Formats: sequence, C-alpha cells, structure tokens
Amino acid sequence: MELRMDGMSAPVRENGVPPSPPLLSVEGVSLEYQAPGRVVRATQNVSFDVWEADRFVLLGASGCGKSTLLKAVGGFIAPRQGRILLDGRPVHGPGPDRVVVFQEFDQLPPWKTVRDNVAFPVRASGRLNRKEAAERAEHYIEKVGLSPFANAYPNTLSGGMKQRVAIARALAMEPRVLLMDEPFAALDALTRRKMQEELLALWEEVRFTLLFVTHSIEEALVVGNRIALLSPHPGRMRAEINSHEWGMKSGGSPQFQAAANRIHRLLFEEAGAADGASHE
Ligand SMILES: Nc1ncnc2c1ncn2[C@@H]1O[C@H](COP(=O)(O)OP(=O)(O)OP(=O)(O)O)[C@@H](O)[C@H]1O
Repeated sequence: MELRMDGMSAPVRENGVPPSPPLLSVEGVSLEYQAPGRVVRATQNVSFDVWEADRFVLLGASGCGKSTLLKAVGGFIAPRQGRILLDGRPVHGPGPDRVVVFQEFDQLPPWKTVRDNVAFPVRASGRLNRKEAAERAEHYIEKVGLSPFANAYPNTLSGGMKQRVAIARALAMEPRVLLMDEPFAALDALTRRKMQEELLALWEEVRFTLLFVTHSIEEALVVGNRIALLSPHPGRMRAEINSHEWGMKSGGSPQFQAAANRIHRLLFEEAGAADGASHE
C-alpha cells in the first residue's frame, strides 16, 4: 500500500507514468455552510487530482465533509477558498458532465418506468433526440442487467435494483465524472457486495471516471484505485493511498485486513500525531 501524507500522489499506471493533465483538480478547497448564527466549515484546504478512468474514493468518518466535497464537485456549493477544475475549466455550477448517484432509494421519479427514468435526463439535456436517448437508455439498462424490468416502476423494484437504475441513468448521461455518494450504504451486506462487484465489472467495460464517497474502509479498498483519507471538523486531507492492488477477491486475505487496519489507525488513532507528519 503506497501512502503519501500530502494528498498529492498521482495514480499508478501500468507503465509507471501518470497521465496528465488531471481530469478533475480540487485545489485548496475550503467549504462552508451558513447555519443560523454561525458558519460551519466543512472542509479545510483540501486538494486532490483525479485522472481519467480513476476510481477515486473520499473516505472518512461521519461529518468529515465527504458529501460536501462531492456537492462542490457537482457544482451545487461554491468553494469559500480554492477552486475546482474539470478539464482545466473552473466548475461554476451543476452540469451534465457530472452526475450524482445518491444513497437514497427515492432518487428516481416514481411515476416513470425504468426505461423513462434512464432516458429522461439524456433527452432533457438536449444532447440526443428521443430515439437516440431511448437507444442509449436500452444500452445502459442492459449493462446493469435490468432489461427484463425496463417497463417496471421503481416502487416494484428492490433497493439494489433501484440503485442499478440510478447507475444506468447516470452512465447514460456519459458524464466526465460519475459522482457516487454512499450509493450502497442503505443496502444489506450481501447486496452491497454484489453491487460493488457489478460496479467494478461496469467500470472494466466502460472505464468511466468515478468519484466515490464512503465511510467503509473495506468498500474504499475494493472500489477505489486511489483513496483520499479525510480527517473531520473540518475535513482535511490526512493521506492519500494507492489501492489498485485490492479488488473483490482480496476481501478476507491477511494483507487486505492489514491494509484496512492501517487505514483505520491513520483515520482514528494517528490523526493528531500525524498532522503535518512526513511522508511514510
Ligand atoms: N446544510 C448544512 N448546514 C450546516 N452544516 C452542514 C450542512 N450539511 C452538512 N453540514 C456540516 O458540514 C460538515 C460536513 O458534512 P458532510 O455531510 O459533508 O459530511 P460527511 O463526511 O459526508 O458525513 P456523513 O458520512 O455522515 O454523510 C458536518 O459538520 C455537517 O454537520
């Protein structure tokens, strides 16, 4: 497990050379909320780069600002300090180049069938006509294994199936970055594992760029090729880890457990001691 404490490591590629420039750059970003009578600083000076086809995970305890960072990349919150660049251009608001999949099962309009749920945003974005949008929707519905349910309504689907629809809907937009905010956290353990597996299989096929939020160390190791560890109140970069060596099959191995324990220590035990620490 390769670890850096400054949060600025590049992904490891097969030839050992990181591609450049990054697709997404988060540069010294501090984010705040205006709460009644006070300002809540959610993140402090967070920096990281995401390259094309990265599966970049934001990992940290509850309240460390993971969701807020994702919202900022989505363009829903403007940085108080710092900037966010996508393809070298500052992010100033939401756009079809960044699509979010949330944890909640009610993110799909219940009056639309699976087919219409997936096709609608593509059509609404104006990039494809009705026929093209329908074809695109069929393609991604098939990719998530839901073709037999294309005419079903969300309330007739299981939680895992709803999340598959949400993923198909997001991928059908063919965004520059797919943003996922704890997408599997509300699922039972077995379904969650299956969804992780399916997401990785989809990634193998489509090679989308993923920014994925979780508070599960195991999920971060399995899903991500790079992990940003955030410390809370406000969220700061604790470390960045290259985790490309772990996958679905590494789950129970002693090496995987050791990596998970190491991250746990970094997040919870060494947090105070390691602030400003040197590289390991
Ligand atoms: N709308 C809001 N108004 C004020 N403070 C907020 C708001 N949303 C989040 N916060 C605060 O910002 C900080 C970061 O919250 P955020 O939801 O981004 O954390 P998180 O790491 O995603 O946590 P969790 O895993 O519990 O979702 C927290 O202290 C939280 O209380």
